[in-house]
Amino acid sequence: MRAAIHFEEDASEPLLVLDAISHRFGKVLALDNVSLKLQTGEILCIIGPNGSGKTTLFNIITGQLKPQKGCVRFAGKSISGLSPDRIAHLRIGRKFQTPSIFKDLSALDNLLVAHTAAKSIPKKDRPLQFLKAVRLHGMEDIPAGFLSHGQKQWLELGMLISQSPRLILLDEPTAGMTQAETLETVALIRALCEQTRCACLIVEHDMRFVKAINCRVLVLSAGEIIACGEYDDIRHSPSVKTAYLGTHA
Ligand SMILES: Nc1ncnc2c1ncn2[C@@H]1O[C@H](COP(=O)(O)OP(=O)(O)OP(=O)(O)O)[C@@H](O)[C@H]1O
Repeated sequence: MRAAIHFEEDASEPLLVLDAISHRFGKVLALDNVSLKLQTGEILCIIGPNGSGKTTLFNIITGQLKPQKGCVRFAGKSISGLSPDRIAHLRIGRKFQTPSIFKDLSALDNLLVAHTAAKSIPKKDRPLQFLKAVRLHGMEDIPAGFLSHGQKQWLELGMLISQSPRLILLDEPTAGMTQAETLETVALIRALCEQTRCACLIVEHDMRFVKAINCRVLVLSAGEIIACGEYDDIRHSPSVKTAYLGTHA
């Protein structure tokens, strides 16, 4: 992600608006008339069985795919069809499931690389503050390859957030983590979003995470939104149970 570019915005609109997005791969309708709104600082979890369209949705927001129908608006402007690079310039960041960090560089140098990529010169001690925020205080000199799996994920979160994003997309941020690390990740993401007012879309299969982060949850099935609401509401929804467990649920 690069430094922010000037972007006049319409403060009356939610930060992110997906308006009736549909996308097809041959015979497969990967997204079918999907609409959603996300406010500044809001966290939203997206869940759904395999093949339900979660990755396609992320790819459309970040410009890897151009929606065949519908429109994506960010801060009041259409971003449908912009290149991934231009969308990243608008301070939309993405973290994939496998951490992409530089294993031979120290944790601190990884953060400095993120700043360089964002063309921003960090203020003194700022990278150390980010390391502290992602639970890596005192580990600044450790080569990133020696960190635990959970710590690598946190380091990448720190690299992402240190670039001052307005929206981040996280793909299974707790995959492979212990329960303790998962719960710590919940606290960490909540704190980062509250402190920076960054909005966050999270694709996650781990229901312990989804329950603990306590945000709005959107459920996709076969490309359609079948439920959206609080965790307790969606977990009792008959259509959600059917989507996950089949018609005998
Ligand atoms: N490039 C592609 N070419 C053809 N079909 C695709 C392509 N990308 C996705 N699909 C199909 O679109 C549907 C949605 O896929 P998508 O990867 O978005 O689902 P997902 O919810 O992210 O799945 P998972 O949880 O397994 O990652 C699936 O049926 C998938 O096979």
